[in-house]
Amino acid sequence: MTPPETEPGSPPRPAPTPAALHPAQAPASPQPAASPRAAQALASPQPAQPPAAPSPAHTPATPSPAHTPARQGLPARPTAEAGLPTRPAEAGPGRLLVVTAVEAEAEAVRAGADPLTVHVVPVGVGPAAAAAGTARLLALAEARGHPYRAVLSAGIAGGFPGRAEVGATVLGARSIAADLGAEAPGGFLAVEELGFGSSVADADAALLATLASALPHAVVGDVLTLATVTGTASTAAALSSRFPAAVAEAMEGFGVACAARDAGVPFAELRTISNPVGPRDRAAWRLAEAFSALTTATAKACG
Ligand SMILES: O=C(O)c1cccc(C(=O)CC[C@H]2O[C@@H](n3cnc4c(=O)[nH]cnc43)[C@H](O)[C@@H]2O)c1
Repeated sequence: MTPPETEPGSPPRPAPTPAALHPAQAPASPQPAASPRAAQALASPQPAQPPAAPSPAHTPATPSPAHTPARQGLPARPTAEAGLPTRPAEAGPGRLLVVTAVEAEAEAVRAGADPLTVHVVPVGVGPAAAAAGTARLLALAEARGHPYRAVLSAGIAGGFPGRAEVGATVLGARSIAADLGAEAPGGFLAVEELGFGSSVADADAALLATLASALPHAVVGDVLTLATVTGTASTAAALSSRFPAAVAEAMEGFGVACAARDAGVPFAELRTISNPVGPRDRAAWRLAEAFSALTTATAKACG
């Protein structure tokens, strides 16, 4: 992740074409967002290695912090521990980590992904759960000597009508914390305007290029991260106006990106559209269609 080249609401950059994005045709000088690990991010991993000595998280007799009284009253940690390597085939170095919010999304990704090269873990809904869960997984993998080669925030999302329709696949050029800032009488002030850092996480350029090449029909644009699902026409219109390059909104991407940035791991976001961004109509969400598209997209990108 790099500092934003443009303001959060800047107009769309031209969508990269698959040919322009193919790694073999990438410019000799990578964009700043590209990292050394990115070129191999979706390539075949190195041979699997035996797992390191079991950690407390693997040893029921030694409770992990997740089981201490401090967590009483909190929801159960989704499956972060279940996501740790437990057998040699799962312990190979350099796998791709795919982080979802809920198990249903993880199942859809697993149905299309190669389990030897891709590790799929649901870490909870919202940017805080996403950041905490991803940071923990990345740190544990690095401590065991098997860091992930890249991390992908994946799942379903709301699509901005006219930009990404229900059933579409979306790749995030940037993941933007759209509600990180302050309300003011004159409108929303992003953290950039408050002098508190950045609300924008660029996708790793090489990783995005590889994904776009594998998914030529995907819509490439900004994906907003919000702690609250948009549920009125007025909020949808305000977001659409503030973020003309936004194609979708979800709840985790920016959190996953922050964890990836701190770990020095390439990041990207992949979403399939289950519903339009607009007045709340939960019954109209096309979950089956979005999960099916998620399986198809993962199979093409990392199957
Ligand atoms: O029914 C609800 O209002 C609701 C509230 C929070 C989460 C959900 C989920 O189904 C969790 C899955 C996941 O879906 C993403 N998502 C899907 N559509 C949208 C949207 O229009 N705006 C924001 N996020 C969306 C999000 O990443 C959730 O974690 C349901």
